[in-house]
Amino acid sequence: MVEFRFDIKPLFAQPIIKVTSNLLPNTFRGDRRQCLDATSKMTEIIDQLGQLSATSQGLSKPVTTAQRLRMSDNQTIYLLADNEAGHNGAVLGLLKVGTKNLYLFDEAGKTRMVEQTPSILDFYVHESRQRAGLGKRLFQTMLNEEQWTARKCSVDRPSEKLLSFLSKHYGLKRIIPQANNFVLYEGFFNDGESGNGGGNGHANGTPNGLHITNSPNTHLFGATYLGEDSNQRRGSQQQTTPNARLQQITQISPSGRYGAKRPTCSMAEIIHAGNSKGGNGNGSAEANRIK
Ligand SMILES: CC(=O)SCCNC(=O)CCNC(=O)[C@H](O)C(C)(C)COP(=O)(O)OP(=O)(O)OC[C@H]1O[C@@H](n2cnc3c(N)ncnc32)[C@H](O)[C@@H]1OP(=O)(O)O
Repeated sequence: MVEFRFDIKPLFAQPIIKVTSNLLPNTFRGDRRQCLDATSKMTEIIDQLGQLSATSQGLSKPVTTAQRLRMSDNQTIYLLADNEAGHNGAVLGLLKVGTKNLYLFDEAGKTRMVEQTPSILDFYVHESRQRAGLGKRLFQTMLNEEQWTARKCSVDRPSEKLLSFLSKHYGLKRIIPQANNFVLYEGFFNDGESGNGGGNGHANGTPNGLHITNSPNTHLFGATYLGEDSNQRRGSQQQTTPNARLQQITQISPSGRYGAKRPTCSMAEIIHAGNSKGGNGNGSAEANRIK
């Protein structure tokens, strides 16, 4: 539980509040002086929870600060509190989300530019209250509010705990590996999927109502697939996958917050193919061209 020197109850008209760049709870009403006071208290709460989240994840500096939120125009922080706890109430958890324009690999290994990707950026429940369903409550409230589904979210370097959380509560297991720090789950690019926790809109025939375009460097990367049950999956659902694509599929170990394997760098392929005797039949033509 995270307690403060001030009473948090006036800030938490309900257990879960939303805060955006004005640093005021979405439920807050007050005059100018009260707003200034609330902003200063929210700054303290966000900075403290952001720091605890960073410490809990072993990060050298917080992903979430009030200053960063103030500077953003597309991020929202959800805060969960228990007004009955302690003397002044206590804040129990934080979830920061936003949208990002990202270059992403789809299941077939094609690179796509996805605008306004729903992104999970920071998530923390106090150690004393973890594994009691509070994370689910916070996350589900966020999905409902944003009208997102878990499967259509990108997750910024998820911890093992978050991977487990998403698997348990939303059945998200099969990861589409990315070249950046974001984790996507199989089904992210599927049209017409209802998913968990309230469907996303599909505008102009694109998932999430997002604008997706093929990236010009699609051909540079091979397809990869990651899933804890990927062996079974290859034997069943992927039976119709063309052999050529199957040969490109690489199984890699589950990624932690820092462990995401990067797809082979085409430049590295060129250099190494040039140095290796046998080559891999992939980069050698390029290497020969360079030589
Ligand atoms: C993009 C990012 O933010 S990555 C960073 C994510 N945050 C962290 O890793 C910080 C530390 N962890 C936490 O704050 C919390 O564990 C959260 C936010 C991930 C989940 O919140 P909780 O309130 O614990 O979730 P909730 O109770 O709803 O669900 C529990 C499930 O989450 C997962 N989980 C929670 N704690 C743990 C843990 N210590 N070890 C493994 N899995 C865990 C499990 O799947 C668990 O189910 P189980 O108890 O049946 O194994």
